[in-house]
Amino acid sequence: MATTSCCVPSTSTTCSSSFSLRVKRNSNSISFMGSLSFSSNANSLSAGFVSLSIKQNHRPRNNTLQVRSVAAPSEAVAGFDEMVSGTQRKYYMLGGKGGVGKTSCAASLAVKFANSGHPTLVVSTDPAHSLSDSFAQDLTGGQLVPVEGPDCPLFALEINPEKAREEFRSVTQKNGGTGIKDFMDGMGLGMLVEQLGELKLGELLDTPPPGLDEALAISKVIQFLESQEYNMFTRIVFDTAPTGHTLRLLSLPDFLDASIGKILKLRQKITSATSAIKSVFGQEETREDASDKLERLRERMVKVRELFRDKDSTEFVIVTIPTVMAVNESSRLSASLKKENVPVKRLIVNQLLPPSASDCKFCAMKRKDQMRALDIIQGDPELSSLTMIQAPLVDVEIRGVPALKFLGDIVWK
Ligand SMILES: Nc1ncnc2c1ncn2[C@@H]1O[C@H](COP(=O)(O)OP(=O)(O)OP(=O)(O)O)[C@@H](O)[C@H]1O
Repeated sequence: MATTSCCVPSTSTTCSSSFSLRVKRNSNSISFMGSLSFSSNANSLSAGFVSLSIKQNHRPRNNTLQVRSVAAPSEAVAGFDEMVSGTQRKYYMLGGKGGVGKTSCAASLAVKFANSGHPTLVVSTDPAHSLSDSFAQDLTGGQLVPVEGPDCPLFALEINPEKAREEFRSVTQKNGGTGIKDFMDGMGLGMLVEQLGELKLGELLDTPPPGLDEALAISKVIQFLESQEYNMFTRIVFDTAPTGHTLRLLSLPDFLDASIGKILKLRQKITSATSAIKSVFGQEETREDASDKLERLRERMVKVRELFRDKDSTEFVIVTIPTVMAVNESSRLSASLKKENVPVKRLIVNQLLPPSASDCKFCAMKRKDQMRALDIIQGDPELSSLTMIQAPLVDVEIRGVPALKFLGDIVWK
């Protein structure tokens, strides 16, 4: 291991090059894994990870070693050129374990897109929003708010889950909740009431499962995007809730679609059963309205489902940190996303300690742990095939557009 710089990475001091190397040997190969850093100052901070594997049984006859693979340093790996190219709309969903830096990475990507000429919308579907904190701007209120600073328009939206759930509650209750139950009881159509029980709507609304808020949030975004005035956005970045919510979110549109489908079928049955006396009910028009709303909600759920699986327009970026626990969770997330046919190509390993010449005991231990976690990623069948983007731990709090631009310029290359 060779190092020539200071211990603490800083945005204000200049650190020079360093290189650390670990050698691993097994029955037929020798692997060298190391971190490599070139410089760190206020304008540029770069850290890289190289891995080099030499297969013993692939040695050429003249006995010189053959280099099998050398990963490029992180400067080249994010593939931002591909992410930014084209003017057709693209969706990026950033997700992972709680606290790993999803919001910081999502917000920095949104700033980078906007500064690269894309009118961009960044949306938080995490019920515990932190976009406002990240941009250091009040983005609450459930409406699109312009973010000041970037070259091209950047808007942010924090979905208010309570409001979205309330809207959902009002349309479902008009169609499948107490309104219809009372109505059917009054009409002597009690046998249909049984079918309502199956929908478990009361349960769904009173104790919403993790993922419901997200599904409603995304459906809300789709509703926004359907309108003409939001046609301008060519990049949409989602800052999603922690892993568990995301996984349930994937199956939720199917569940909601089925539930709403049942409500609508039930509504049809009631309509035909009562056709003879339908005119008696003055509120017919209102129920028709609610039925339309419900049908639109259902259509949006179908779109949410399709959106998650559209390889041409959507990508789920997993964010993790170099700890065994976070890596294991990321591996499970990746497996679930792949199983659900959600496109995943990139993995951000955030908060990596940049190399230093004078590691204190704490930093040395931390570095060792991080190297072990990187090792696990390299050997993980779910994660090793993803493009790894390395993001260093920086010594400033990432808050506000300038800080997000700084992070974005390091991460998204
Ligand atoms: N590369 C980094 N260097 C230094 N600090 C970072 C880095 N990435 C994130 N942070 C800090 O870590 C904290 C958590 O980051 P962030 O809010 O982006 O995580 P999150 O995954 O969105 O969290 P949550 O799951 O709670 O929404 C913030 O204070 C952020 O500034």
